[in-house]
Parts: sequence; structure tokens; C-alpha cells
Amino acid sequence: MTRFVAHQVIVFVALLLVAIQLVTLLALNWAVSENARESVRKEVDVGRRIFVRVMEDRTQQLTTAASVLTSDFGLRQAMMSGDQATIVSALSNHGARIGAAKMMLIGLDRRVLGETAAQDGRDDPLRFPFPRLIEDAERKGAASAIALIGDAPFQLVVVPVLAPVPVAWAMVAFSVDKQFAQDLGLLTGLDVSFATWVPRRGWDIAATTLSPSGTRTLLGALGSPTETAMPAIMPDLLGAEFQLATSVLGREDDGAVVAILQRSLRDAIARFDGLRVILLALAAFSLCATVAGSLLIARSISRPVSALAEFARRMERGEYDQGPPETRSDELGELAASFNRMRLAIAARELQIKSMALQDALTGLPNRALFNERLQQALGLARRLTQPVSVLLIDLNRFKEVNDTLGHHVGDRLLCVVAERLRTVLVRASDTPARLGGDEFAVLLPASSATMAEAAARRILQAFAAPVLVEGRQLDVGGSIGIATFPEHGDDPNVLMSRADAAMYMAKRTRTGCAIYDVNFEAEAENHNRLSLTGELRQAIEENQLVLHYQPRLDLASGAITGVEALVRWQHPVRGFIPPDQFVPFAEQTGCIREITQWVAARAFAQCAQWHASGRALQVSINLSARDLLDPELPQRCAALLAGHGASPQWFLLEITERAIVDDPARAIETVTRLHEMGFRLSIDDFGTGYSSLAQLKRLPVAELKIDKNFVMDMARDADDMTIVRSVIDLAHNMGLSVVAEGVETDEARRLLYDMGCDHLQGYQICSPLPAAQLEQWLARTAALHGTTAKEA
Ligand SMILES: Nc1nc2c(ncn2[C@@H]2O[C@H](COP(=O)(O)O[C@H]3[C@@H](O)[C@H](n4cnc5c(=O)[nH]c(N)nc54)O[C@@H]3COP(=O)(O)O)[C@@H](O)[C@H]2O)c(=O)[nH]1
Repeated sequence: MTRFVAHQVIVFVALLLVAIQLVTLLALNWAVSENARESVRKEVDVGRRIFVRVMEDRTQQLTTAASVLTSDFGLRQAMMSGDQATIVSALSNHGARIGAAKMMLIGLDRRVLGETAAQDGRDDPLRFPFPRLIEDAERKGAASAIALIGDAPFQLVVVPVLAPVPVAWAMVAFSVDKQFAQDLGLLTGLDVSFATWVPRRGWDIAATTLSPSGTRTLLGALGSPTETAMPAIMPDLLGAEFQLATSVLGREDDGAVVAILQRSLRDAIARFDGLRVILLALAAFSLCATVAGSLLIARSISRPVSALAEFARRMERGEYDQGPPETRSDELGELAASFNRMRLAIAARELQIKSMALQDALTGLPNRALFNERLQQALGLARRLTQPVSVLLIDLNRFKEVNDTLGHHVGDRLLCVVAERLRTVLVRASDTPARLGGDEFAVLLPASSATMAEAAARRILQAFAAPVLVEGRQLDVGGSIGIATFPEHGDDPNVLMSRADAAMYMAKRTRTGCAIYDVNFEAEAENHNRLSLTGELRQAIEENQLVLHYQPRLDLASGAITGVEALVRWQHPVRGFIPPDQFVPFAEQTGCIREITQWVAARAFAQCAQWHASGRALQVSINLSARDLLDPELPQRCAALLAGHGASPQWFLLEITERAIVDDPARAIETVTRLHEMGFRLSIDDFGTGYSSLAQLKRLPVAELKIDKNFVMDMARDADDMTIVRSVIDLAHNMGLSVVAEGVETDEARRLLYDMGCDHLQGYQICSPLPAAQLEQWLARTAALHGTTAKEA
């Protein structure tokens, strides 16, 4: 990913640079061309002017040189005497002196009196071939022209031979040759060519500074050799690559001489080739340098980014031991430092979370999870070393009262003091005190027999006996401690804990402070059987072996079935059907009833919500045991279940027994009140069998009393029971409560209760408890038989 980014950076920078350089080079090239074109044009112009000036100077020099000849006395005498040989000799000598190619003496009649070389191809060898030149000289005193003699161009100068009037004309011819062209080329800085044109033969280059190939090109451009008239020489004769200046130096009928000054544009531009090469080299160098630089920068970014990504992956895997690798002082270094701080913070928080997961936040003691883990380990070790292991389960007395009356902050402080005292009492490093939740503490005592554990429990109780001073108040913290020891009371952590719980419950009930688990805690022999069910019960809950049946209750006022009671059953995979009175009391003793209640409530809430959704507005009664009322988290759990099933608390009636209140009235009333405040209706179950005082009853926010079935079943035969039933109905009504009678088995009982003004009936006479599906069929049948009411059934 980061490598990809680095490549993108490099490609982008390189392309940008190439584009910039390309544009720069093109612009430069254009400027160079334009500049070269302009400078060439100027050079040619200047060269042309120099050429004209040079030609004029040369004419002047040649005229002066020719004039020397005309003042030669010997020549004049020879001319007068007609001495041909002397004339030719004088001409030759003089011509050799001034570098002339030809010399000629012409009479006033235009006849050639003598010459240094005879002219080939002349019609009349004695006739001077350039009469116009003499006419010109007659007018100006001297004349000059460039003309062809034969096929070659010459510069001709004609001056008079004076005695003292003109008696003859002298013509001096200078070759227009390569040397002349080169001299002119040097002076003008241009290529100089002298082209001759002769009818039917066309163009020829008489002298030039051009190379042979340049000469050929020029000749080719000048035109076809079959021309009969000299074609015009256009400025773009050689195309755009050349700049030309032409000058017709001499034109006669039999031919013409043209000077062509040319300058190659390419040559001019070539002057900038060096610059171009330097620029290209610079471009290549800057491209390489940029790519290399970008690569380095991109790498210097992508490497630490990759390292940071790898570091982040390590953190994702939970490896916090190593920080990010590089320390730089730029933004990436800052980022790495931030990452490092983040690593340290996450590591610290994770450590905190881990310790919170295993530690009780309030007291700092190990929590239930850590306690269970250590118990497992201790049992494993104990099995190998054949040592005992004891567990203590501690429940504080009157903690709820403290919490409720003095506030949670005082309760929290009290719990912290208790934890501190536990730490102080337990001097062995291997002992583990733990807070399991609420005011429930536990202690793991490895290598401790029941007797040693009891001694420890007594020390703990002694430590608890000292009053606790919180906010200036003296608080008494008593506790009840249950003890269970491996291997005599069980070899499974769950069994040990539930037996310690049973012992603690016994200690609480008997107010003995502490109790070692005793099998005699289970009064009946059959309890042995029940005890073996401990593990199985939990398994039953997990594996859904429990089932709910629902028993309808009749509303005598409307004659309708307005509610049902949820009653649990156990469909054991081996033992078969187990009725609740064979496991519920045992579950209550071991504390397992909390899980059962949770299961029952979840099922009943779901079923009730389903009935309401399908238009059956049934109220569902759920039984709560004494242990449930000691559970401070019960209201929260009920709230969560309600929310989970979208159910309303008004759809439920929670049945609590009198005994549940008697065991720990403060706690029970606290829980019941919270449930009532949530919107649940409450009913006192088995009313008449407990020991609750009316004063206590008044403190409970109940809506209903349920008369115990034992009174109802026998009331037709037993006058006392009849009196009790009637009294309870009156009492309830006087307290503004409704009454339900359970155990209605006969028509007579039903009629009697109706007469006594009982509000609701429940019993086999109406319907036995049924699974939900059968109950729905029964309700449908009843409705079909008797309309919506069951009053007359
Ligand atoms: N804490 C919980 N306790 C529960 C739960 N489910 C049941 N129980 C308690 O178990 C005890 C036995 O219950 P069960 O065998 O279901 O018996 C109930 C009815 O079947 C029975 N009954 C109803 N009508 C009659 C009748 O006409 N005659 C007769 N002999 N018995 C009848 O009464 C039991 C209902 O009792 P109660 O709850 O007091 O209304 C029992 O104590 C149940 O409470 C549970 O989920 N949690």
C-alpha cells in the first residue's frame, strides 16, 4: 500500500518534470529558431551590403590599376605605330603586374587592336564584344561590368587611352574565380556563389564557397538547363532552411552572371546545438536527480509508515511490548511518538481491564471468576498431594439495613473494611479471600482441614465483631460463615461451593456464626438422593430439561380465566418426571433456586408476551423463593428480561411465601418494594402457614393473599379450616387486598368460596396445571362450552 503511494509520488513528480522540461525545450527551440532566422536574415542583409561595397571598391581599384596601363608611353607609341607585338607585350606585362586575366586594347572604332589572349567563339575576332561598356565609359570616363567571356565570368574594366584625348580604349578582365568568391565569403560571412546563365545551357556555378554537395543543391534549385531566358531567382529558392540574397551582376543576350549570397539557417541554428545538448543533459540530470530524490523522500515516508502499520498490526494482535521502531524529529516522528503513547495507554488500560475482570473494583479482592479459578487449581494440587482444601462462604448480617438506612457510600465503606479485616486475618499467602458479589465473601484455604477452616472462620468472626466506624457512626458487622472441605464434602468446585452455601444458610438460620457442612442438614434420608441432584439441576437448567406448566385461575366476579400460575417441572433424562416439591426445596437450600427462578421467569415472560401478542390478556403468576428475595440483583434481572421480551410488569403476579419474609425481613421487604415499584403485582403465597405478623404484612406492598390449599381442601369437613378461610378473606378485604383460594378440588368448595366472597379460585376443580399448548386448547374448549366465562363451569 505504502509502496504504491511511493510509486505514485515518483511517477507524478517525474511526469510533471518531464512535461515542464518538454515545454521549456519546445519554447527554447522555437525561440532559438526565431532568433536564428532573424539573425540570419540580418546577416544576409549586412552581407549583401558588404558585397555591394566590396564590388564597388574592387571596381575602383581595378579602374585605377587599368588607368596605369593607359598612361604607359610604350603602349601608346606601339598603338600609334601599329606595332601589334609591342601592344600585346605591353598588355601582357601590365596584366601580369596587376593580376588581370585578360587585357585588350580597343580602337575608337571598337576594333580590337591587341589582346593578351584570343577569344574563342567570337563571330568577329576584331570586334570588341562589349560595345555598351565602351559607350558607358565614354559617358562616365570609365566603365565596369561583370560579363561572360566564353563561359567564364569576368569583371571587365574599360578605361580610355588618352593622348590627351581618348585615342583608344583599354579593357582589363579580372577572373571571377573561387578565390574571389572565398574573399567575398570571408568578408560577408556568407556563402558566395557566382552563377552563370547561358541560353539553352542554363545555369552553372562558376565560383563558390559552397561544398560540392551544397553546389549541387544550389544548381538543382536554380532550374532546368533548357531555359531560353534567365529565370528569376526567388528568395525562397532553397526553401525555408536558407536565407538568400541575389544580385545580377551582368546580363547580356548571350548570358548572365548572378551573385548568390546564402546563409544556411540550419548552420545558424547549429550554433545553438551546444546549448541544446547542455539543456538536454541538464534535463536528464534533473529528471534523474528528481526521481532519485523523490524515491528517497517517498522511501523516507513509506518506510516509517510501513513500520507504523506493522506496529499497529502488532497492537491489533495484543503485542504491546515493543514500541514503534524509529525516532525522528519530523511529523512522522511525532506520529510514532503518539502511537507509542497510545500503545502504553492501551497496555495500561488492558492490564486494568484484565485486573478488573479478575478483581472486585470496590474492595480490590479477587472476584468470583478468580476465586473459581484458584479453587480449581487448589483442588488439582490437593488431589495430587492428597491434601484437604476448605472453602468458607461468608454472608454479612444486616448489611442491607446499613445500605438502605445510611446509604450506599456507607455500605461500600463497610465492605472495604470487611475486606481489609479478611486480609488481616488471613496471614497465609496461599489463602484467597474474595468478594463474590453484594455482601457475599468467600475464602479459599488450601491445605486446610475442616477444623482448621473452622478456626479461621472463628478468627474472621472475631475480627468482624469489632465495630466499624464510618462517618462517626459505629456499625456492627456480624457474619454467617459456611464451611465445606475437600474431599469429605465433595471433590467438585460447584458441589463444594453449594455445600458451603448450605452450611452458611444453616449458620444464618441457627444464628451460630459458622457451620461446617453436615449431611444431616438434609433432614430426610431422601435428601441424599436430592443432594446428588445438585450438579444435575444446573445441567438441567442449561440443557432445558425443565418445563413449565400453567394452572388457570378463575376470576369469580367475571367468571373468566384471567390468569395462570407458572409451575416448574423437571423432565429428567434418566429419572423421568420429577415434581417440583422433590427439587425446589433442595434448590432453595443450595441456592440453586436463583437459577431456576431466572429460567422460569425467562420462560414465563416470553410465553406471557406471546399470549398478549395473540390477544390473550392472561396474567401469569411466578413463584419467588426466600433465596430470591435475598438476591439484590433480582429486580435488575427481571427488568432485563422484561425488556428482552417486550413484556410489561403489570402482566405478572409475583408470589412470595410468608417464610421468605420471615428469614430476613429487611432484605425481603427491600427486594419486594423494588419489584413493586417496577410495576409488578405481588401476592403472599400459602397464607396462613407462616409466622408473619400483621404489622409486617402491612409493610409489604402486596395486592393479594393466597390461602394455602391445605385449609381450602379440608374446609368442607373441618370447621376450623372454614373459619380460617373466611377470616383470611375478610382480613384481606379489610386490608384492601384481593384473595385467591388454591386447592379448590370440589364443587362444594367452589360454591362455599363463592359465597364467602373470595375473588379468585385455583384448583383441580377448575383445571390442573397444563403445558402451554394444552392450556390454550383447554381455554378454547372452555370458551366454546361456556362463552368467555368459566363461572358456571
Ligand atoms: N419457587 C418455586 N416454586 C415452585 C415453582 N413451581 C412449583 N413450585 C412450588 O412447588 C410446590 C409444588 O408445586 P406443584 O407440584 O406444581 O403443585 C402446585 C399445584 O399443582 C398444586 N395444586 C393446584 N391445585 C390443587 C388442588 O386442587 N389440589 C392439590 N392437592 N394440589 C393443587 O398446588 C401447587 C401450587 O402451589 P402454590 O405455588 O402454593 O400455589 C409448590 O409449593 C409450588 O409453589 C417455581 O417455579 N418456583
